Amino acid sequence: MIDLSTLYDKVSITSNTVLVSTGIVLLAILIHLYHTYWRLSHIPGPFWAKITNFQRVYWVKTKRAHRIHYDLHDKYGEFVRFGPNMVSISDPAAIPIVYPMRAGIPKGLFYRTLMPYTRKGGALPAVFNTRDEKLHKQIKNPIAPLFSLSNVITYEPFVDKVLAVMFEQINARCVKPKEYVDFGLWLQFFAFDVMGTLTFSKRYGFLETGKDVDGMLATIWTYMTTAAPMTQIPWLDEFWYKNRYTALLRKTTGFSILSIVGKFISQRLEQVKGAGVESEDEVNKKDMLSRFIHITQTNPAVPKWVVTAWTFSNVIAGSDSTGVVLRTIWYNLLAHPETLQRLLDELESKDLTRPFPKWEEVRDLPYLDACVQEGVRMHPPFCLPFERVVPESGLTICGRYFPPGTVVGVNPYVVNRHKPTFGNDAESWRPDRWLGKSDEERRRMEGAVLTFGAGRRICLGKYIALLEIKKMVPAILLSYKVQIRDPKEFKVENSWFFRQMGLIAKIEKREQVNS
Ligand code: HEM
Repeated sequence: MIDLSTLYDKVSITSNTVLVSTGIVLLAILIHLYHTYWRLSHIPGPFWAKITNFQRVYWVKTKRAHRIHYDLHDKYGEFVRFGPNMVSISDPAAIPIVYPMRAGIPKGLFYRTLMPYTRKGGALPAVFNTRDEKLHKQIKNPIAPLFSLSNVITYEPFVDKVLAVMFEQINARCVKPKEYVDFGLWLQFFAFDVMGTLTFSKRYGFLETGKDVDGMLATIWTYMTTAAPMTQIPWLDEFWYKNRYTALLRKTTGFSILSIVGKFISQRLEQVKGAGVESEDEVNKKDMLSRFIHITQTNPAVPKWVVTAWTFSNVIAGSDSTGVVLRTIWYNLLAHPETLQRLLDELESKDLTRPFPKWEEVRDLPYLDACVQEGVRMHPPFCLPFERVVPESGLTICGRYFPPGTVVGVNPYVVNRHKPTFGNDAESWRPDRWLGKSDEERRRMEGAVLTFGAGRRICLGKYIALLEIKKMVPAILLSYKVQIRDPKEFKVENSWFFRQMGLIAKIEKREQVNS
């Protein structure tokens, strides 16, 4: 027979145990939340951002995070708490402290979410996204000289080649009376095909076909819209996107660029198999892939897999980014015709090589440079705070102490609009703000623009991007008359990368064109 009193005792002991355990878990959560909240409680910010990262995930999901971040800094000041452990800073004086030349303030988990992942290969580290400072040094140092200002000129013939294809295609497809084309798309095609030519001597074929070949641009954008919210909450990315088991539930292919890069590298390795090592002079006339392979041949300490990492960094960090800056400059020139006319006057007053002016002729033209600086300032292609982790020693930034492990970052879109540095019209296009400045003022302004990053992890390809931009803008302007249909059609979205739509324009040949 069942002894009911013993049964009741057992049930009540079990329910008491459940109650006590639940209480302990809840208490632990409360203590954790309080500790998390309290740790950075001296930094102002929206309430929910102090206890959860989902608030900042939401901001990114709106595709307007750049504006939301700007408004938050307007409301709360130069230090704003964006997450339980994340503080955003808008004071340019913080740039050399958060992004110093020395090692010791590594990139945050934000960047791991941007690593392409395959079940077989795991997450691929590249120069851009690796957080491991030793690995970064190991894979960046051998290629750094290829990206120097003095070496940039060796890439000029590749840019000229793509300009020639672009002119051919514009003449054939775009120069039609009264017909408008998506000029913004052509600028993006140009930026991608330059990077393909420069890296592998192969164009993806965007310009030739006038189309998004194999939906590659669309794939990259889908990847960005998926990855961008994850950058704000890396544990979720680790669980869902960087996990061999959950990967089974989805079609995780890294993404198509990685497979294209892999294909081009294997083809090239096959071609050079058995051939001797070329001289430095010979290889410096060739594309970057040849130069990367040459580095691995002459430096046995460099692991072979880095050729993929270098090539991937080039393509992913260098194509869309240059496209965004080109579109920003063109949009603003077209929407402010008086600035376009001034630039044209400057170009026509010089004896420039036609149809493609040479880098040496255009690199120091003052008004062209002012327009490029202003475009670079106004719409940085990467538009979320560049996150870094405070080291064991803690860090004092502009008078505020941050404990070890705190994630800090500056959003280039916000700091590039710092009114005490750029003036009350910092939201407007005004190339003149860069002219007539003393060396010191100019240095201060340039130091406050974070578009290319800063310090140890500054963009490696900055001079290559400037080569493309400073050659492409004058070449098109001197040969074609471009007229925007309606500046109001131009729209932007932010998913870590900026996306711009609606740069619709009419293109006519200028009379003196000799191409
Ligand atoms: C206007 C065009 C470009 C912009 C605005 C830009 C911007 C940036 C930024 C902001 C970073 C560092 C981000 C951070 O701190 O997390 C970066 C890194 C990098 N960029 Fe660019 N980039 C551009 C063009 C290029 C080009 C054309 C290339 C290649 C040819 C390139 C290659 C790289 C590489 C390899 C890194 C990683 C550097 C490192 O971590 O040491 N970029 N870029």
